[in-house]
Amino acid sequence: MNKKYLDLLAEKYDSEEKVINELINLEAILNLPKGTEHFVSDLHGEFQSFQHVLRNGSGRVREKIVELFFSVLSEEKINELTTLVYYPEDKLQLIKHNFGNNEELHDWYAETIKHLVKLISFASSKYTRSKLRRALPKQFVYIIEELLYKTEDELLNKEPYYNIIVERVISLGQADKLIIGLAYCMQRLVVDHLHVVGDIYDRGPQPDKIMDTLIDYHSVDIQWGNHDVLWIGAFSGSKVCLANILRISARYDNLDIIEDVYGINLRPLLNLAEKYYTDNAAFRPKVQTGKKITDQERLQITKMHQAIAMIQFKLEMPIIKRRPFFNMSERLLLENIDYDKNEIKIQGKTYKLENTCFATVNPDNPERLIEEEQEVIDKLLFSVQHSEKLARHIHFLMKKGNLYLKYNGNLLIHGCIPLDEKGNMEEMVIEDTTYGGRDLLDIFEYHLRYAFAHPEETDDLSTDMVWYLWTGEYSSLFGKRAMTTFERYFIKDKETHKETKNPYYYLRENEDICRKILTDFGLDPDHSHIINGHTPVKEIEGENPIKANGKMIVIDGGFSKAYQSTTGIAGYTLLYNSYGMKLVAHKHFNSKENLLENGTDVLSVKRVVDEEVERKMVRETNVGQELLEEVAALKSLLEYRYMK
Ligand SMILES: O=P(O)(O)OC[C@H]1O[C@](O)(COP(=O)(O)O)[C@@H](O)[C@@H]1O
Ligand SMILES: [Mn+2]
Repeated sequence: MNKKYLDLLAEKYDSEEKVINELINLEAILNLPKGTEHFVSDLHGEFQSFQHVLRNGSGRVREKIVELFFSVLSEEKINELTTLVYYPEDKLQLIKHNFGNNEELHDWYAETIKHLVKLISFASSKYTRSKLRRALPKQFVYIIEELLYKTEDELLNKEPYYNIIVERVISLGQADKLIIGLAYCMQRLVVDHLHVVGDIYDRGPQPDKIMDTLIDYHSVDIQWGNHDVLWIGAFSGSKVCLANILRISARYDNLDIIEDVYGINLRPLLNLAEKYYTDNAAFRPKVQTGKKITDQERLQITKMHQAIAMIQFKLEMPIIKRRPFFNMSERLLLENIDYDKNEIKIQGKTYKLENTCFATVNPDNPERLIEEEQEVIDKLLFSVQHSEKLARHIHFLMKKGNLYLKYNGNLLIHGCIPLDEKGNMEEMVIEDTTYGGRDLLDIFEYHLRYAFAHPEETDDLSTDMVWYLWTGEYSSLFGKRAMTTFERYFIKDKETHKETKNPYYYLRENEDICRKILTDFGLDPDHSHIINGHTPVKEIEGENPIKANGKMIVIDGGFSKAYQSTTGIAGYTLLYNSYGMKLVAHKHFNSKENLLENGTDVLSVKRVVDEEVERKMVRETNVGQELLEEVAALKSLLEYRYMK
């Protein structure tokens, strides 16, 4: 091993004793059961549902409570404890109202603290003490550790001592704080690591809150979805990506995310919209049920929606022309329009156009932005690139995100691996080099990172490639032949709205194909799975999220409210602990209020995806590999420095 490296290591481990202690510690960790991984995808701005899933650990919290207390606590008490762990602040408020006097409340506090400590002890049994310490509420670490670590003998001798600690906490008015801290600690203990398999942004109202939660989360990685990449693209200088995020925000009545949350001034866009557009049925926003919106607001959004959509359609054209290898010339739709007859020719067929809004289009040069449009998009880009909050969120996406991830033997990817009909890797030539499968994804990621690193470049290959990732035929995130946004606004015939999926989406039912993909990514096909998001699983129509004899798991059950009627459920999540994998189907996310009142959680149906024959240990995981490398280095250090 490199001497310089060992010298550096010796600075940290400057005595034989320290090296030996660390070696023992690492060896011990390697032999603990692997921590629980939690997979979610396609959150689409649905913060409320997302945070509920984090709070209940996809059912893990309740499972642990039931396991520990089923024979000693009533169902009612179990429900109370469960909701207390999910929403401690709110539940405490509700419970405290139920007591008539201080003694009753005091007893309840004492009993609840003991239950929670027991629960923490139970849920942390597979972690080291130092790991648990990091999860404990800082203010109470000492107290909780005193309560946690007691042997049978100590219990006999020290019972009064423990009781006194709890009594003091209560009489000093710290019980609420301690209970809240213990509840959050419990939430954290049931999940060791979170994977977000793409699509945090768009459609739903609070993607920013999801981002803030992820930034604070103890351990997370992200596999970018097509919608996330669109936001990264906008921040990195792609005007067409920017037009898209604004169009989608207008379409779902979410412009307040742009304006109020990210502080981007929409005034210039509104002025343009007021001048050139009027009401238009095809562009009225989809407003969430229960949300109030005035007629005037609706009209304003409808106008802005048209203004930004037209800017988007125009901006697509020069990119398609300067990048022939995108193979998108059929999307030069504004050139196929007969502006006098209001008709369009698509693949030899002529269609009538409805709800048109072409006031700014010059039929002789349809891709040309009028001056005001140019000014608007330039100002918007400036604003987006100078939003401090957006910068924080996009930097986090870049830091924790990748196009795909190999983790503990599984391949995590939002969309697909583009395949041809025979199941071969689809190939794409970029700058004279042919790429397919893993290589294609790697070059996509290279371009995305380059674009992000060069936000001042707006028309270069890398920035255009980010848009390709959103909408290109061989994009691993999109996975469809073409995006028919224009047709869905302006043509009635639904035939034209179809977006043909890449063969991957039917070939992935086939085990051999999945094995081939896993092998291409350097994974052992006997022991690995592909974990996918992106396409809502239509449980309602009997679609099975577990495909290819268990090799393929699709976890997009549709957190997105807008898609729940087509899926029939409210989302899938996946849990992978030392005993195997479980897919959880969430029937629906009860409102917090409902849950607090009635005390029961929404039933989560579980399916066992895979059961480990032997319990999986840290040694066999990604983290384990890193620890083994550390062990090797420390052993070398021991020989080199101390065993002479
Ligand atoms: O339902 P909407 O908002 O019109 O969006 C439809 C568009 O969204 C997409 O499905 C992409 O979004 P998803 O990644 O959520 O599937 C496009 O293929 C399609 O054109
Ligand atoms: Mn998607």
